[in-house]
Amino acid sequence: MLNYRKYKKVPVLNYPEREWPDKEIEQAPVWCSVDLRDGNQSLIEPMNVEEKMEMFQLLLKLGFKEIEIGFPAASQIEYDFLRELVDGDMIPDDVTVQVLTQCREHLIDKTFEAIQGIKNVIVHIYNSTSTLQRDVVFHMNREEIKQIAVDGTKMVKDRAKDFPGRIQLEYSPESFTGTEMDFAIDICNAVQDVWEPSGDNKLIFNLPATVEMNTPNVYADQIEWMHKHFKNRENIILSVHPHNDRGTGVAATELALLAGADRVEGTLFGNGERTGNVDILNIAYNMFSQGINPKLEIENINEIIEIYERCCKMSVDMRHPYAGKLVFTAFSGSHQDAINKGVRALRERSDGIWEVPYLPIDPADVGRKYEPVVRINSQSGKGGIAFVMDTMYGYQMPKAMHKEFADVIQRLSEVQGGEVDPQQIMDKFDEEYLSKKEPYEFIKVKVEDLNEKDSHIVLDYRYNGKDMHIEADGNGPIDAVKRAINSHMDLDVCIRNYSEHAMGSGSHARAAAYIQMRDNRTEKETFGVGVSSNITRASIRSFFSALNRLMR
Ligand SMILES: CC(=O)SCCNC(=O)CCNC(=O)[C@H](O)C(C)(C)COP(=O)(O)OP(=O)(O)OC[C@H]1O[C@@H](n2cnc3c(N)ncnc32)[C@H](O)[C@@H]1OP(=O)(O)O
Ligand SMILES: CC(C)C(=O)C(=O)O
Ligand SMILES: [Mg+2]
Repeated sequence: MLNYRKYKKVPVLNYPEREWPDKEIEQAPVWCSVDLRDGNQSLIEPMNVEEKMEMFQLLLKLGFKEIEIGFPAASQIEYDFLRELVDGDMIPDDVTVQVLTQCREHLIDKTFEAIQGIKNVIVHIYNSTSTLQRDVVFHMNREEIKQIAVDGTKMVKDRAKDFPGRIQLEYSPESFTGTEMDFAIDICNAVQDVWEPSGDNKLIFNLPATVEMNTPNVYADQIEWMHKHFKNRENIILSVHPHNDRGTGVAATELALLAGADRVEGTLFGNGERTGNVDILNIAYNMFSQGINPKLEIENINEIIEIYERCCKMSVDMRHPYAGKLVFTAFSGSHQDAINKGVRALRERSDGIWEVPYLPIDPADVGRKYEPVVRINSQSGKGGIAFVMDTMYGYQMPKAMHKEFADVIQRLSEVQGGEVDPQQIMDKFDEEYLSKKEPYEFIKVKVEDLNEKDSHIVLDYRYNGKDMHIEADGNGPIDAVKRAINSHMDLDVCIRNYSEHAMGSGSHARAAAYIQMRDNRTEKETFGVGVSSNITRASIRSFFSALNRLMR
């Protein structure tokens, strides 16, 4: 048995005044990508300068206006990358790069050396503030820990005086989620006293869930409490930096936005330390799916995945929200049936609003238009198979026929095991309905209209390879063919249902016809399908298709 007694509950904030549960997300926050810093520092093989450059270009393309590009005082690669950005004039005027450093003088000096020449920069300092880290890492009391933050702020302020560009300060009480709220506000206020932010140069307080320690509502309480207790809130940008240790980073961030956060730091696909930083794309697509402009250019998920996987040498899971290979795919029968009906209803409604069961967004909106939303295996049903035949091959089978053909595919999937791909489904359709020529094979027909409703036909066909020729009258061409065959071959078949539709348009347009036929002697029933550029030929082919299936 797991030794759960080894762990204790993390104390929660007593905060009954909370207002966030009644709020709704109404707009996108300021996004800050930390892919090139937090994301990078956690990779097995951190990015080289070229990879960082490619990732930086991607982040620009996605519309990030704040990008933490690294920890330039930490290593030569980090330093060189920043210098390449600056010397190559690669930072657009509307983009602010951010650099991280500990509150240590030689690191701050090195950071300032690295940022020379940048027009707009966020210098991000941090120190750990939690009870645990104060005790076991720093062996310091609250005042000593606060002094690290105050000294770091002073050092940045001092160097900022002579800096030609614009410097914004970001301060993170690292391990915030394990910090007592009164201490967190005390240390932030002390930093604010030194920095003296204004409405024109706001101070970013970044409150990280360095380690996610509790349910998302607890983080939201902490964020709202800070939001309400900051002095000069108007001069503060409240940023959050959630990690995902409990797997609820996205939820925690969304609740933090309700609780007053203005800004979110995170990464693409949630890369980052341990279980990762919060996945910015996930939150942005969540907003998009609620009709909120996420203020990121994220319509091509495939390109984002491709660059991310190459630069980070990580892979996006098949079930990853919005991005995974399988997230817009239904295998199971009832889901497929609902999607099939939902897509049809959507087409008929055409009011521009997406509402399809099991598909929270239109896959085409994120560049996933070539992937099948329905895939067939032994869990699938008739609705899914009808959907594949309609959307991929243009056959709108009559509803009564769905079960008959689904049974054929179900047998196939059981025999072969695993997935039946769309081409196999089409091949089976062809084999079962379109290309059956035994024992009856339709050759040609000549139709003459006798009056408004009666037709005379001259029919050529083969029976077991033998040429046959017959003439008959009937109530339309199909009825005439039925009468001809019944009398010629001593049969008693009747037509129960008939339908047809056009396939394609213009000079390549064809007609598909479906006949439901009954053998009155055996009481067997089946469907037949015929396709031709000529509607009469299509219907007579469907007659012969059904006849062959009845006679087998
Ligand atoms: C939650 C986060 O993601 S924080 C960001 C973490 N990212 C990284 O650490 C990546 C880059 N870091 C590095 O390359 C290295 O840590 C460096 C170059 C910055 C510093 O390296 P070093 O000085 O060799 O080692 P290290 O980071 O272990 O420093 C530990 C010392 O710094 C102190 N320290 C740690 N963090 C801070 C801080 N934020 N402010 C001030 N002092 C700090 C520690 O108390 C310790 O002091 P001690 O030597 O008196 O015990
Ligand atoms: C540097 C800080 C913000 C950090 O990455 C964290 O606390 O997770
Ligand atoms: Mg982090």
